Formats: sequence, structure tokens, C-alpha cells
Amino acid sequence: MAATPIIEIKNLSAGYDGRTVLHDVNLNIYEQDFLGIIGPNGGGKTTLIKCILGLLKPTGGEIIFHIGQNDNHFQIPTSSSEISLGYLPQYNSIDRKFPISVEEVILSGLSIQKSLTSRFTPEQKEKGKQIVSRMGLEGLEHRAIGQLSGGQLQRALLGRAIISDPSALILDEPSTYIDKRFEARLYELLAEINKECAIILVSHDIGTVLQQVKSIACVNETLDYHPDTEVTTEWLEKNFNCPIELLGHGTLPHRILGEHHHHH
Ligand SMILES: Nc1ncnc2c1ncn2[C@@H]1O[C@H](COP(=O)(O)OP(=O)(O)OP(=O)(O)O)[C@@H](O)[C@H]1O
Repeated sequence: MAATPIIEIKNLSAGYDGRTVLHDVNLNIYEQDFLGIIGPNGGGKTTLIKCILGLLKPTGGEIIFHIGQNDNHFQIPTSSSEISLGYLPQYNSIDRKFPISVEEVILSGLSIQKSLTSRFTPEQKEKGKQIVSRMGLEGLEHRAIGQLSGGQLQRALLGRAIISDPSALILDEPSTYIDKRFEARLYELLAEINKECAIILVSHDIGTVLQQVKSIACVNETLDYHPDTEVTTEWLEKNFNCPIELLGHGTLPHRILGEHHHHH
């Protein structure tokens, strides 16, 4: 069965105020994908995510979303508003003083098309409970998000991102949620979520990413896709435009690197 991608990015370019940041980006995301997106600071990772989420209008090319049953695809040429995408934002974009509880944060993942005051159905509340338990947040439902640890907040936001059973889940720098104790648990959760949802994981943490994902893309003005995680240091250096030592990842697990040479 020939798979159709759920997200198809063709010749995408994007930028700000007339300055091009991304160009000639081509990428297909399939149902079972777990794609890691790495790249140097300012390379355009967040810009690509903004385009996929429909928050930034591309200056060229297109992003096509295929949703629905396998034999019943339809396309939304210009917007992602109807495809269900889950999104875990960067830590520094979260206002922890916002007076909202864990349960409310999770349920807010369902309320995109609702007004803030409309009530949730009993089915939606039940779904919320399931997510609370899946995220290991029992007992914290009514806690304000400002009173959570980094790892707990992250799981609440992950719950919000997956409560609508999205076709794809996008995570922006999930390893910056401080609470390192929960990092292993996060990746366990993601592996589980990946059984029913494509995942796109943006991260600086090359070593961790390479151990979790199935394929990898490096974004540096354009996108270089690699179908597995057997990347070489040469591939990384070419895409980052710098020697691997400068990336600050001296502890890259060697077993996931392909043939490579040391040249000091
Ligand atoms: N709102 C904006 N207005 C103007 N320029 C921007 C804006 N957002 C990002 N840029 C610029 O676009 C380029 C790509 O930024 P982007 O945030 O996509 O990179 P990134 O790969 O996510 O970087 P990092 O790893 O540092 O988060 C950078 O040069 C940045 O300064």
C-alpha cells in the first residue's frame, strides 16, 4: 500500500520583512513518522514550524494537508486550521502566571472552536480524565499551572496537545522544560503516542534526538532530510557549517553515528 503523506511541504520559502530565512524546503510527513528536526541557532526551525502550524504565511511553495481515511484524502491548500495538529510550545513561551488549572489546560486542547465560557460535554470531561491519568497527573487536576514542576507542566501541555487525537504532534524544544528527571518518561510517552500519531520533534539536543527519532532533518536555510538516524559526523558538520565539536555535544553516542573519521 503506497502511503500518502499527511503533510506535504513543497518548495517552501519563508522569511520576515522581505528577508528570506528558508528556501526550497521539501518534506513529507507520514502517519508513523517520528522526525527529529535539528539545526544551528537561527537556521529556521521555528520558522518552519510556524509555517506548518499556519502562524506564518510562506512566501513561496505550498504545504498540503491530507486528512481523513486512507482512501478518502482531501486537501486544504492554504491553511492548517482544519487538520488536527497537536503542539507543545517552547518553554519560554508559556505564561505560568496565567490562572488556569491542569484540568483546564488539558481540556483547552479541545476548545479551539469554542468560546472560553462554553461548557465541555461529559464525554470531553471523561477524555480529560483519561489524559490526566495517561500523563501521570492524578491528584494535580485542580492545581494552578504556576505551582507545577517543569516536568509536570510539560506533561499537562503534552496532554493538551494530544487530547484532540491529532494526526501529527509537533514539539518545540521539549528538553528545555528543566525537570531532567522526567526526560526519560517524556520519551517513553512519545514512543507510545507515536503508535497513533506522527511526531515532529525540534531540538538542540542532537544526541537525545538521534536516540529517539526514526528519521532526521537538518534545517539551515534549507532542509536536508535523512531517512534514518545513521547520520555521519560529516553530514552533521556539512549541515551545521561547523565542526561537530563546536556544537557542544562531545557526548554524541557513537553507536548511532555511521562511519566517520576523526580529524583533530
Ligand atoms: N518575527 C521575526 N521577525 C524577523 N526575523 C525573525 C523573526 N523570527 C525569526 N527571525 C529570524 O529568522 C531566522 C530564523 O529564525 P528561527 O527562529 O526560525 O530559527 P531557529 O532555527 O528556530 O533558531 P533557534 O535554534 O535559535 O531557536 C533568524 O535569523 C531570526 O533572527
